[in-house]
Amino acid sequence: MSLPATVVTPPLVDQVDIVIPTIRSLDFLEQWRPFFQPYHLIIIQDGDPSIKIRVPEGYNYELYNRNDIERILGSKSCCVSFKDGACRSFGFLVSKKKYIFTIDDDCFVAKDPSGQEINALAQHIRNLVTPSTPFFFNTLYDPYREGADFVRGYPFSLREGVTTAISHGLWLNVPDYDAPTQLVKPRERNIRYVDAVMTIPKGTLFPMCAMNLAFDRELIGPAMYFGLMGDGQPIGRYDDMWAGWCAKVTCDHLGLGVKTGLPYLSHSKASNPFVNLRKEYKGLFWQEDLIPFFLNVTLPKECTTAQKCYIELSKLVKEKLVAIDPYFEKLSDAMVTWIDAWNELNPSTDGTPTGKVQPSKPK
Ligand SMILES: O=c1ccn([C@@H]2O[C@H](COP(=O)(O)OP(=O)(O)O[C@H]3O[C@@H](CO)[C@H](O)[C@H]3O)[C@@H](O)[C@H]2O)c(=O)[nH]1
Ligand SMILES: [Mn+2]
Repeated sequence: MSLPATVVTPPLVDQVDIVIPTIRSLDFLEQWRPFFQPYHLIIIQDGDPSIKIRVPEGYNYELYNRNDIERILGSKSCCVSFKDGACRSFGFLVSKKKYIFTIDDDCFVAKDPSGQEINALAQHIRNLVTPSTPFFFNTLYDPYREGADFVRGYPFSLREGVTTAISHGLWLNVPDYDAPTQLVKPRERNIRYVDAVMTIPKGTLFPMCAMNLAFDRELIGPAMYFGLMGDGQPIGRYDDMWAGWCAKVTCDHLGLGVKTGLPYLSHSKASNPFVNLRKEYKGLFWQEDLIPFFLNVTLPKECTTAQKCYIELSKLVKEKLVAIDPYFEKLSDAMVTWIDAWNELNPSTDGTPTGKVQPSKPK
């Protein structure tokens, strides 16, 4: 199927990997073809590795299943979740690109109020290549957007902004509600399109959802570990939340920005709220203690990279969170394993050899 003639030159096509965790089907890629086909995909096939999944024709991709993850990481594969969307972290590890866009396999192209199809990836790239304003809130939202600017009273000393590390997109149709909210509002759908991109202020946390998410892998990749979730773990569906809290305190410390808002996509699948409740209920309690922990984290000035911040965070997790549940000791150790795996697979600035990575043979 050829791309429509109207497709514009895909932005940063050699600097972006699209990471997709899947335990279902990749048919959703057919609808994204005009926007995604020029880009390279990294597909993380979760669940039974003997199942052959079909990747739609015409895409350039790497595909990794559980056998590949264990072959590549060896004993370090224990830090990659199994039977949870958190497995997508492995795609962040093996990518060699500057930017990552990650999307769930039940997310489709949305339309803006004018009826125009939204190129979510292009909007994320615009968000990432333009500065953020975490130190002073601009009431006209994104000042770098065409037709907007800083409002009166905005300090000129802060108008240069800071480099953006994360771009968090939103969803029309099925919103990302937790299980209790889904249970009491099973038919609620998000139909509100808010035409805005905002910087999340320094010192403020946010519930990062991985459905429609992009980030600068070189700046914040090491902090985007989705934790130990799913099979064999006491919690699930807090993978992206954990990564978001760790990444936000890291961005705040390093003076990097996090944006939320446009682009929208359309989320189609309402996962089963009863199953979700079983997976996430501990998180509903734990987060009441986790949020104050992250809000009070201070990192030493020697932490000048995401890796160093993350190792420091892993120590604080072991020191301060094990009282909540012994799980956090395991998670703290997994955070260190993750950084070891990251450093092993990614060239350090001094050119230390990189672990070679071979995906499964294309199906
Ligand atoms: O065992 C699994 C379960 C799922 N996946 C893949 O992960 C994403 C998200 O799965 P799903 O759409 O079922 O989850 P939602 O409840 O709709 O989404 C929220 O849960 C978060 C936790 O992952 C998710 O990011 C949120 O948006 C799909 O691509 C599944 O195929 C998996 O790989 N293994
Ligand atoms: Mn979903």
